[in-house]
Amino acid sequence: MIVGVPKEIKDHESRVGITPAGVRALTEAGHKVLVQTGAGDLSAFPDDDYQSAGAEIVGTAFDTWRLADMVVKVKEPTEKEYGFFRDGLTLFTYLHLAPLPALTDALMNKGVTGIAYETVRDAAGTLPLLTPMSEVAGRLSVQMGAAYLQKEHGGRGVLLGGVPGTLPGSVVILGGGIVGTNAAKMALGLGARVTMIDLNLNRLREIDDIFSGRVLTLASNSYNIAKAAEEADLLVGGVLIPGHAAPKLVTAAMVKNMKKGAVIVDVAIDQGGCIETAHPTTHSDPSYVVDGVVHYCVTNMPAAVPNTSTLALTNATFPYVLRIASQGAEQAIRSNPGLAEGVNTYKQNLTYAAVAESQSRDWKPVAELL
Ligand SMILES: NC(=O)C1=CN([C@@H]2O[C@H](COP(=O)(O)OP(=O)(O)OC[C@H]3O[C@@H](n4cnc5c(N)ncnc54)[C@H](O)[C@@H]3O)[C@@H](O)[C@H]2O)C=CC1
Ligand SMILES: CC(=O)C(=O)O
Repeated sequence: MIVGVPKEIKDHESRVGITPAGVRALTEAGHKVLVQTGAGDLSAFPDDDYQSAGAEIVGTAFDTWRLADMVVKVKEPTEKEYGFFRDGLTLFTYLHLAPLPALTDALMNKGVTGIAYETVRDAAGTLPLLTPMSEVAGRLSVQMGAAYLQKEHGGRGVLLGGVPGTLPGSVVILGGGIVGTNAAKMALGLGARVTMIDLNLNRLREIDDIFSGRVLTLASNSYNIAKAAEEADLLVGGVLIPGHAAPKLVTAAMVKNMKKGAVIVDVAIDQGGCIETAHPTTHSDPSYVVDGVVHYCVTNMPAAVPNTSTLALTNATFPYVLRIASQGAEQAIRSNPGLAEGVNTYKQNLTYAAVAESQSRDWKPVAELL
């Protein structure tokens, strides 16, 4: 198979879909890998390393996409990339289609097999290709939140750990999954007071055990969320209903009641965001203020630390890349139900129920189309 690795073009997206180690494994297995020049530069993987590992370096995105049977990326394609879609192409990347109907149309109209990292499941039912970036974004959420709480960034001037004789800052985390747990680790490490809110009581029991009671847990309902938001110095949004648009748990009225200079980091913004006042921002222009509350809603947070993020992401994605390259997309999908869960578009059909529900469209399971 010919595998293409384009340079990412989303704002400040500095990760890359395959590392030189992946290129070596693919070429040893008899595949050809085309890497767009400079694709790995910002993750500290120069063209020379790809070339030594057996890749062919190509000059343009057009040639990388045109010649490839499968394109392996990191972020959902931007409009500039829609023109590269063609019938039969396999695209393996984050897609986050629920809030992106135009991308959904473009993939369907061109008959692209769109396999979304964020909906692939493993045998345990977890989301193995979302987990590593949620670990990174969860940890970064507190790092970013702490910085935005500083006065010069518009925050209320609270040090999350406090000092003796002052109260530490209050961090409220919505969603006790991977983002939430990693945010809690960082916030506790800084000495903050941490409250976690989740709908899943068993998850809250686990959180209570994991953190030996140092994280306060609350059942998710609008009363508890409103009270916790009022108290928060930093509010982290990390809820997910896989494939769906995120539920708007924090309303504009709740934001209005938050402390002036408090900070919201809505990590779930890639699925549309779980805060009503949140809209997607970029690393170039990451924050804005609503009712005195600073909002940070960057849709590709892990791109801030591309060396760590590319390695963590590709550790998880590469075994699937090799499998798809070796078996062909259709056989790989047929033989691996967890990978089949990742297929969001196939042969001009939408094949993921949650995306279809979020966009009020029809869908068909990929198993019926293979
Ligand atoms: N902005 C960015 O750069 C990044 C964003 N993300 C996003 O972060 C979000 C969270 O991801 P993960 O932590 O991996 O998901 P996860 O599935 O591990 O955790 C989500 C948690 O939300 C909880 N939840 C669902 N509905 C809820 C409700 N109504 N109230 C309270 N809790 C609720 C679930 O029970 C679960 O514990 C996803 O949208 C993911 O795509 C992840 C990485 C990077
Ligand atoms: C998961 C995601 O949206 C990211 O890593 O950018």
